[in-house]
Amino acid sequence: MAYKRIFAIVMDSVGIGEAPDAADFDDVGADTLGHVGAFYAGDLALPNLGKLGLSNIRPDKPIQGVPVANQAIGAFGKMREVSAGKDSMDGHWEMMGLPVRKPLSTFPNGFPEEIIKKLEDFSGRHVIVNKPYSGTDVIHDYGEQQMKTGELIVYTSGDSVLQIAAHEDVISVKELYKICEYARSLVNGPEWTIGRIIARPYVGPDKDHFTRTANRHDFSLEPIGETDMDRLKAAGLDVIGVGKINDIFSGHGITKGYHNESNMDGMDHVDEVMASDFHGFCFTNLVDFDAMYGHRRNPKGFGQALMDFDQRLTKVLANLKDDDLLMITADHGNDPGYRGTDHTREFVPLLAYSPSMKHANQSLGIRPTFADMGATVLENFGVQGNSEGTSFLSEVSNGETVK
Ligand SMILES: O=P(O)(O)O[C@H]1O[C@H](CO)[C@@H](O)[C@H]1O
Ligand SMILES: [Mn+2]
Ligand SMILES: [Mn+2]
Repeated sequence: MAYKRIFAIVMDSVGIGEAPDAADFDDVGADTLGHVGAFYAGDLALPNLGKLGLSNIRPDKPIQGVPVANQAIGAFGKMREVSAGKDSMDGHWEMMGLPVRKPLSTFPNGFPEEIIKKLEDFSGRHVIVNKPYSGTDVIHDYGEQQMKTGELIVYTSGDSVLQIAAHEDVISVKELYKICEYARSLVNGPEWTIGRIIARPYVGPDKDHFTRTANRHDFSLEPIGETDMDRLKAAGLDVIGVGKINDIFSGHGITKGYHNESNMDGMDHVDEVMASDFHGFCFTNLVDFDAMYGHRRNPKGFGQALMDFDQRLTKVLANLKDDDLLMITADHGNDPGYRGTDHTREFVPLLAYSPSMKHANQSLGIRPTFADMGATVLENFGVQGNSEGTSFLSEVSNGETVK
C-alpha cells in the first residue's frame, strides 16, 4: 500500500488566480492569494506553505511575501474546476469525482413567490428581504426588525443558496433548522434544484453588535451520484470529515465527522485525527477564510487567517508519518480585493507532501479538474473509481505500490 492515511485540507476559497473560464463568471482578474499578498506588501509570512511550494505554483508571479522555494519539499500545482458553479458544494463534489456539470438554480431576483409562500405557511412567519445580499449586511440592515417581528430573513448570493437568518433568542436554532429542512424539501428538483439551504443564526443586542454563530448549518443537496468517499467507505476504509465536509456530502461516504467552531478548532481536530490510528482518508474544510474574510472583502483578516493556518502546519508537518500523505487545496476563489461579495472563479492551489515522498520539488502542472485529487486517493487505496479525474499518485508516491 502506498500510503496508509491521506489528509486533504481544503482552505475554503483560497484561489490562486483567474481560471480560464473566469470571463463566464464575470471574474476576470480575480486572484485571491495574489491580492492578499499584494495587500500585505511583503509581510504575508507563510513559511510552511512557502516551503511546500506555494509560490512555485506560479514562479512568474509569486505570492508577495512568499518566496519561490529553491527546493520545495512538496509537489505543487494548481487545479481547474469543470463544474458549472463556483460554490463549495460543486468544488468539493468535484474533488470527489462528482463534478456538477448542469448549473444549479440561482435567483438573482429573489426566490419565486411559490417557494416563499410555502415557507411562510410552514413556519407561520413572514419572509423579508428575498434577494441577493451579503449575510453580515443583511443582519445589520434587517436584524433589528427581525428581532421585533420574528420574521425570516431569506436571502441568496451568486451561488445556488437559500439562506435564512434569524436571531437565536427570537427563533431557536432548533426551529430554524426545522424551517431549513422544510426549505430543503422544496428545492430538490426537478423545477428548482438549489445547492444549499443555509441556516444563519446570529446573536447580539443591536445592529452594530450582531454576530453570526457557529450554529450555522448547511443543508446540501444529496450528492447526485456516488462519490469517491462512498467508494472508499464501501471498500472498508475510514473516511473522516472535519468541518463542513459532513454537511457538503449530507453525511454520505463518511465514517466519522467533526464539527468545527473555527479554523483553529478545525486544526485541533486535524491534530486529534492525526494522533489517532486509522486507515483511510481524512477530508478537512476550513471555512473561515471564506465566510469571515472572503465574502467580507477583508484582505487583512484573510491574510491573518492564512498566517494562523500556516503556523498550525508546523505541527502537522512534524507529525506526518512516512505512510501519511498530506494534500492542501481549495474549493474556489473568494478574492477579498475583488468587487462584490461573491466567490470568484479561480484556479485552486494543490500542494502535496509526505516525509517519504520520492520526488520533492516536483511540479504537478495544471490539473484539468479537481477530480484529480479523488482519483489519486482512490488509486492509493486500490479502489476503483469512475472516469473522472487522473491520478497523480505516481508523482507524489513513496515508491511503494498498492497491494
Ligand atoms: O454573505 P454570506 O451570508 O456569508 O453568504 C455567503 O455564504 C454562502 C456560502 O459560501 C455564499 O453563497 C454567500 O452567500
Ligand atoms: Mn467554499
Ligand atoms: Mn462562500
